[in-house]
Amino acid sequence: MPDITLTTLQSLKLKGEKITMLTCYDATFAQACCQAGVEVLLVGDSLGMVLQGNDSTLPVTTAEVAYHVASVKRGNDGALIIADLPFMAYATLEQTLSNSAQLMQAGAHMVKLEGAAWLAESIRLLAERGVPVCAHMGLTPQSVNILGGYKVQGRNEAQARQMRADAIALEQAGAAMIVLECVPSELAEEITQAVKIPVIGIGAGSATDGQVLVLHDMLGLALTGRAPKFVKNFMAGQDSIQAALSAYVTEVKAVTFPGIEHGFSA
Ligand SMILES: Nc1nc(=O)c2c([nH]1)NC[C@@H]1CN(c3ccc(C(=O)N[C@@H](CCC(=O)O)C(=O)O)cc3)CN21
Ligand SMILES: CC(C)C(=O)C(=O)O
Ligand SMILES: [Mg+2]
Repeated sequence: MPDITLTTLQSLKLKGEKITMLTCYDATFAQACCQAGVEVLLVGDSLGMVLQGNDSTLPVTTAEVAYHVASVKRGNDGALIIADLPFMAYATLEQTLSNSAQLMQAGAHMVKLEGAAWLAESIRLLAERGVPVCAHMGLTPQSVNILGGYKVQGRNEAQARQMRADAIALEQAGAAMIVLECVPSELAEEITQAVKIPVIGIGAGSATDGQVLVLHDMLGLALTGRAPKFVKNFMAGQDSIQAALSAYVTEVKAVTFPGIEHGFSA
């Protein structure tokens, strides 16, 4: 696979071809994802839940994310690697810069941080210093204690208007990508059309420029009883993990995943 860059993803958005992204935490799965044609590997702080067994992403440290980035990098074959800045790792501008440096030097091509318009200064600072930034909006799991649970965001018009304005503000600040988590499909479509940068959705309907899922979820592995509504088990009907990963790529590219049943309405 030729190296995927932000330019590649930008041209996929322009062409209307969907972008495929999965979380990934180690070299073996990085190799398997690349073989299936997954374009973006996210070393997510969801590792705190699916690898460490915590009940939120809050205990994860930058050093832990960096360890997994280095592992993914060794198995990578051309995918763009994004690393999550964990909880409180971008609370101040100094922390933002030093923790982003740690992740980029471990092998990430881009960092992701959760928030809204307040991130503008951090994003501008990082972009000026050569660090591409993905802004994670909507349901931001690091704020679960403020949000009162993992709930759909942007369901009323005031919230929706704010989210549209925030997305445009972050694009103007220099964000190169947006992840939209658990927002009504109509709102996700509006935001996708309002910005020129790629918008990747999870629980955000099929109109975004691409999709992301947690690897363990799409392989049908669930620690807790009920998986979120937006998860599809791609192991169903497949006889190998490699086939499940390929099915995910095929369905995202064909826009047969996500279906209406995987999305939320206002
Ligand atoms: N394994 C895993 N998968 C994920 O998608 C994920 C993580 N971990 N850890 C970090 C966050 C937490 N996430 C979650 C967890 C639960 C729901 C959930 O149950 N949502 C309800 C929506 C309820 C509503 O209508 O407001 C759902 O029915 O899906 C959503 C996102 C997404 N992220
Ligand atoms: C669910 C995705 C977007 C994420 O941030 C993670 O896996 O940590
Ligand atoms: Mg995350």
